Amino acid sequence: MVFDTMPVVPAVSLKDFDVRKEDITKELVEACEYTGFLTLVDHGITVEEINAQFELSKAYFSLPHDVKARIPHDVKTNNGWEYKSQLRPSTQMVDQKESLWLMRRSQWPSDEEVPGFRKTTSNFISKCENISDKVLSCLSLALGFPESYFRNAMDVTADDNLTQLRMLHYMASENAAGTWRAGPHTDIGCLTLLFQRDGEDGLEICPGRESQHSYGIGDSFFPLGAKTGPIVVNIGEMLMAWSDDRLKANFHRVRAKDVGFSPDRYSIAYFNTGRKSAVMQGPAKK
Ligand SMILES: O=C(O)CCC(=O)C(=O)O
Ligand SMILES: [Fe+2]
Repeated sequence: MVFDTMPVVPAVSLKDFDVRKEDITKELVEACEYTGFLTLVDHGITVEEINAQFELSKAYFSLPHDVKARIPHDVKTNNGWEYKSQLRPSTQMVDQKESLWLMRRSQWPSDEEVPGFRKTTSNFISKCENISDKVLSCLSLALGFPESYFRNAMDVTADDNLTQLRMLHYMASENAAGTWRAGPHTDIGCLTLLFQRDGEDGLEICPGRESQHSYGIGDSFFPLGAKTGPIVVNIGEMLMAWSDDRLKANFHRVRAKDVGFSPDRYSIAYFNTGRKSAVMQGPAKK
């Protein structure tokens, strides 16, 4: 299925999860197979909590560069702060953004730098872990695995867990033609939960199963408007492999306006990547 017009990106409610799990599973799998993107609502993180997390992100990115550079991006662990440095194979250019990658055990901004950052963000991450666990337990069942199949592979307490939270800031721009806030890419981990804010558009998605041309070039991308509250979910390459390609990792990108002013955009992505030592093998045992 290739889409000529923007398909409906399903909104899946996690309300009454325990009693509605079967129905939720069906909705999740259909969305992951068909459009490759969905949003989650009634997921348990309130708009106030999301706004509070964005305020901390904004406070962090507002710090002087030399303070942010106290946690430099480390190419080995992929943690830390980077500024306009992510080179995209798809565009051969660096993304017009700055971001902070965090892991439970990585270096964090101190309370002197951003009061309350670690406590609130750790709590936010725990909530993301919980949501991700729910979604993955549904996808496990749908793939014919035991419900807890991914749980050990995703164990957030394990030393080799690579899961990260990434805070992103795309700087305001004027007439940005020829540049990319984030060039087209798929995510490499298992499951991505993305938070956006009202009025800070720019995300474009390439839905469908046959959208797997090189970097999505020639495929149709559609804007997915930013909204505070719903979580945008997409499948990463690892889970695509793990599901024998049944769950689809799709391209997406972030753009500013070619002509005219684009305001700052802040987004927060939780990348459930799981453990380095996990063996990925799909139900077909390929
Ligand atoms: O900022 C966004 O909306 C997208 C970020 C993203 O796709 C990524 O970091 O992988
Ligand atoms: Fe992404």
